[in-house]
Amino acid sequence: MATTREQFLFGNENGVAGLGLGIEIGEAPNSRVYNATTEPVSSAGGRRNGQPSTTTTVTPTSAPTPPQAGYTNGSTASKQPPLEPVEEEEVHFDTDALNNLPAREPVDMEFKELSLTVNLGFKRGSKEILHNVCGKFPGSQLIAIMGPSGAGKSTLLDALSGFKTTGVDGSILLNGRRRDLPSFRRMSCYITQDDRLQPLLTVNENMHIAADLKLGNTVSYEEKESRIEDILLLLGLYNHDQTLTVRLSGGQKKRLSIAMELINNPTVMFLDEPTTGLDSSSCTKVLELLKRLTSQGRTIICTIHQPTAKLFQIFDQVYVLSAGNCVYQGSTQKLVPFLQSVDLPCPMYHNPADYIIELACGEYGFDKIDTLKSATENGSALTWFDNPSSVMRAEALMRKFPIPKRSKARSLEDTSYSNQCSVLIRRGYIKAKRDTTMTHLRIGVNIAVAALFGAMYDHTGREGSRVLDNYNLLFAILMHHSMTTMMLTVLTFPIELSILIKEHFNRWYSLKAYYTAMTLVDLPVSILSCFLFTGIVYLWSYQPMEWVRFWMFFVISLMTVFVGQSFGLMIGAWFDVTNGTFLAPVLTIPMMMFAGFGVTLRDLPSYLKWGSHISYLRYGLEGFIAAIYGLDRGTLACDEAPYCHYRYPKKFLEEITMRGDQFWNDVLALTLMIVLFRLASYIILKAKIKSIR
Ligand SMILES: Nc1ncnc2c1ncn2[C@@H]1O[C@H](COP(=O)(O)OP(=O)(O)OP(=O)(O)O)[C@@H](O)[C@H]1O
Repeated sequence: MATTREQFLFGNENGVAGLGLGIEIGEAPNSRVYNATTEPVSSAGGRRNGQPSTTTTVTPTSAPTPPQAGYTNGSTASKQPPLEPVEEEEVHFDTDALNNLPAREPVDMEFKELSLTVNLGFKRGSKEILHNVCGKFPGSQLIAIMGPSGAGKSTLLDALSGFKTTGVDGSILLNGRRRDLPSFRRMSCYITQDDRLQPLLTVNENMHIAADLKLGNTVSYEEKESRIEDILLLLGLYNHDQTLTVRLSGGQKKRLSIAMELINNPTVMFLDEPTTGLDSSSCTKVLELLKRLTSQGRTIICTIHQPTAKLFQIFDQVYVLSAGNCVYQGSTQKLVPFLQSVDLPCPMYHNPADYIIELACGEYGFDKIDTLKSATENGSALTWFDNPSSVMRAEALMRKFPIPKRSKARSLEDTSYSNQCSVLIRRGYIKAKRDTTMTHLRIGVNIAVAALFGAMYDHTGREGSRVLDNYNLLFAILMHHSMTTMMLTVLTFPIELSILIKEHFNRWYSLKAYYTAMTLVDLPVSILSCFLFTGIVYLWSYQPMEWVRFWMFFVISLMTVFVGQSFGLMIGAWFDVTNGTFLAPVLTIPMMMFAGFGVTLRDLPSYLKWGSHISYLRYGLEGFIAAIYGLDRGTLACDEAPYCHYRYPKKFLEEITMRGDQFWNDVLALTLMIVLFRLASYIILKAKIKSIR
């Protein structure tokens, strides 16, 4: 009965952490090695038939449920994603599946005198966030970076993972040698705090896309499928493989993020606050899972705000920061003795993790922070490691590990540009099929607005007395095409951007491949919705029934759609949603004024004439006029009024100072604008990704 607090928190006197999980991770007797030529020796078959794992005694010990009815291995076509939200349920982690993941050679990570300075902007100078911190993260360990809010945890994680390179000073060593960032990125991954997942894809689809992007065609379909199954079984997601990601619970999303990165089996995994937003049971499950993954040589480094005693004991090692300085580095078990040694004993019945954070916050005086910092030598003391004498120094590590081979590949991604494009296009089409805003609503709105315009401007296209009404209609169509696509892009692209930043950093694909795929994926929906709109409005408003004019009209409409979209992309890549939604319409207003709609081009003041040359709406309007009133159109009908002022289209063209023969110039100008805006968006996107890092 008389259990000491230390025993309660950290296990029995033999030093065995009392995780209370009842989990034994067995040795992999015949680990399967993944490569393109190896036929996987699956031990998962029995499990998939509901046999309990031999090495897992997770409580509750419910055997995994067999695959859902209708499941056909690897087939996605016949599976319908369930519509009900998924409740977090008891998770079965199949630890046998872990044996099928190839083990990794552990990597020892060390950093010395690491500082990180950020630029605060023009005339505001800079700010140092990390102050010459040192540390050592041995391989095969689950390491927590802890500290109060604003202590620099995420910043340290960013610097160590290579996500941030600007303003980083000091050295980062891997197995005793200076880190080669491209090589390191090939063996590591970064899982962000917010789950940046594709919400409209099922778990299975997300996994397949990740596998195709990361493994490409060099790994057979069967092997990818088998690897996905093993990972899903290991992470307790197998029974949810047909669930849309948007319907997963927080813990399941977190596990899916981890699952997708495990596909290419990284050696070092960085996770930013993996437990944030999860209930205590989900937190425990995620950390238990991470702990299990370290057993095969992986080093897992996570930031964590303030873990409960139960969560704290799951970690092997902890690194505590206070205002950019290290105040403790060592094993979780030795935190209490460490505090005792610096005369800051942890009060009775107090969680040591809470206590060190309170100390790091300065709740017991700022002098205590200095005491802790000097006791740990800002992270360079190894005294409080589990077995300090066995911790290998850089020189010993260099002797032990040969110089790592440098990859000759120029690109960081593991697969070709064409593979990345085709997989991203496939993903884009799945999303487009299910996306209510980008696809269904967009098509619906185009049909509804076209019908509304048609009803409002019935017969205006053929009637001489209603030429001005028709002119208004043409302008309204232009505004519709440019604004709907522009605002849609401004509103939706920033969400895509956050996913892009994560996936691009984790080397799933290059920016060029993403950009190409994104451009191509949207084409069918853009063309279809524009065609439906044009067909309805053109016929209903009785525009001239000549094929050539119809196609001219459609081409200008489509080009306006593309210009609006490209302009929206540029704004969306540059600004956040709030600023973007303000700027996009505001910048469109001058374009409207310069289009020659309110003020004819002739009446524009000479010093403002340049404006009409940069207004895409001017080229759109001129193109529409050429399609409807150009090509020497004959006399208009005059059935609705006794006098038709614009019975002769030439007269109208003179009035609005448009010649009606500028169609190809307008097409050229619009094409140039599409290219320019697209190029600018790409450059802004590239610069933005670089500036974040
Ligand atoms: N780009 C930046 N410009 C200015 N200050 C920054 C920048 N990035 C981080 N900081 C500051 O550096 C400090 C550390 O930030 P960081 O996000 O690493 O803290 P954290 O320990 O992860 O906090 P939290 O637990 O709240 O996420 C904070 O004070 C933050 O405001």
